[in-house]
Amino acid sequence: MPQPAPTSPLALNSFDEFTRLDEVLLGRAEHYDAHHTDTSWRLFFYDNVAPVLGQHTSPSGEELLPIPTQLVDELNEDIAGLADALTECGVKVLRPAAPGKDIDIRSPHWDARATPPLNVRDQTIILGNTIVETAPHVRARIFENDLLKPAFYRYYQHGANWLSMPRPALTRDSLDTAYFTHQNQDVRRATDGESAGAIEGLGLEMVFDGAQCMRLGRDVLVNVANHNHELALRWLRDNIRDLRFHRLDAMADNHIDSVLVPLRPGLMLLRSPAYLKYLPKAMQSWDVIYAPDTDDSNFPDYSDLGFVIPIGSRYMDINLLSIDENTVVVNSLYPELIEVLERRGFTVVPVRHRHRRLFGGGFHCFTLDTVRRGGPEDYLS
Ligand SMILES: N[C@@H](Cc1ccc(O)cc1)C(=O)O
Repeated sequence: MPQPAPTSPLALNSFDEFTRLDEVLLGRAEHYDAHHTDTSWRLFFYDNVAPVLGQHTSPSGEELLPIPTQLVDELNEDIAGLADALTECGVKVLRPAAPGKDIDIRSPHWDARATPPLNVRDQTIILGNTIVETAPHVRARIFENDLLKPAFYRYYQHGANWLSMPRPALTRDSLDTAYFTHQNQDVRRATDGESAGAIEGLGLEMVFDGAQCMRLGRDVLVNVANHNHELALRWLRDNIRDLRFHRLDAMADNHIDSVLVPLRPGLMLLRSPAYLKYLPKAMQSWDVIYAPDTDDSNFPDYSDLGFVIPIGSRYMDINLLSIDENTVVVNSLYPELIEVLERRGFTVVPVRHRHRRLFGGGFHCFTLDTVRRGGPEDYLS
């Protein structure tokens, strides 16, 4: 039964990816003018950046890889377009506080250039009326959620619960490379040159990103690709007792929202049939829209700008954002997907997003849906 539109101010309520969206946090990217390519960054993005590591970053791995200003400006233009489109759809858009320029941070064990709060999906999961801050993989992201605190306090004052996974120290021995070594990949290009300190007796830590989860009412799918993630799944089960967490066994190295997006009960968007086997049995009989092939001409040509590292894959645009079960916001530069969705009866809101492979996020990554109308429904039986 559709529920009536809630009145303002809205209470945190978000159990799924597709019921009517009323309020959303949208990331921002001012001053995103470098990637700090330390070992935690190299390992996190390894699947995408391995082929070019060493060639374009120093052996110490501590280099600031500059991003041309034109690209940052164009990214911000595209995000402004997304904000407008969401507002036109009747969604209230909240933003993080503004990031500063060239913010260098340090812990007792390492230092890093802070990443702006662009992919706000990554460091938080909203589970019903609970904010769960997760445990960052990348050192440069450890304080990113500080800029979301004004919004989180607003929800807290309106009754939300607020939890945080233990903050990882991210020392030299904290991160598990098992996902890559199981595939016989040599990760030395990521880990060579590590300069972070160690803590005696501390081994692998709980390290996990919100974007490793997909929410389906009372069920949550959780991608677990190594021991860091396994510790986080246990934490989720111990601390959120009224939801069911389903382990997806190494469906990807970390995030799963450019692999799988549930569109409505019984229908999902999936990168390819090869991913079906990772899903819970009940989902394997859902109707599936497979990501259509896309053309290289839909991606910008960066050859005139010199070298820029693509940290995201060609599948980034699977990463759409649902306004409701019939309306989706999709990158206008993926016309093949728009066509398939329209044929299936969706209303598509096209929004241009050019540099998705450089900043590693699509519309699902850039947003954190804080108020949707659905509840803890059972969509899996
Ligand atoms: N291999 C991961 C790495 C990644 C994660 C987050 C990003 O924003 C970008 C890339 C992915 O492709 O999902």
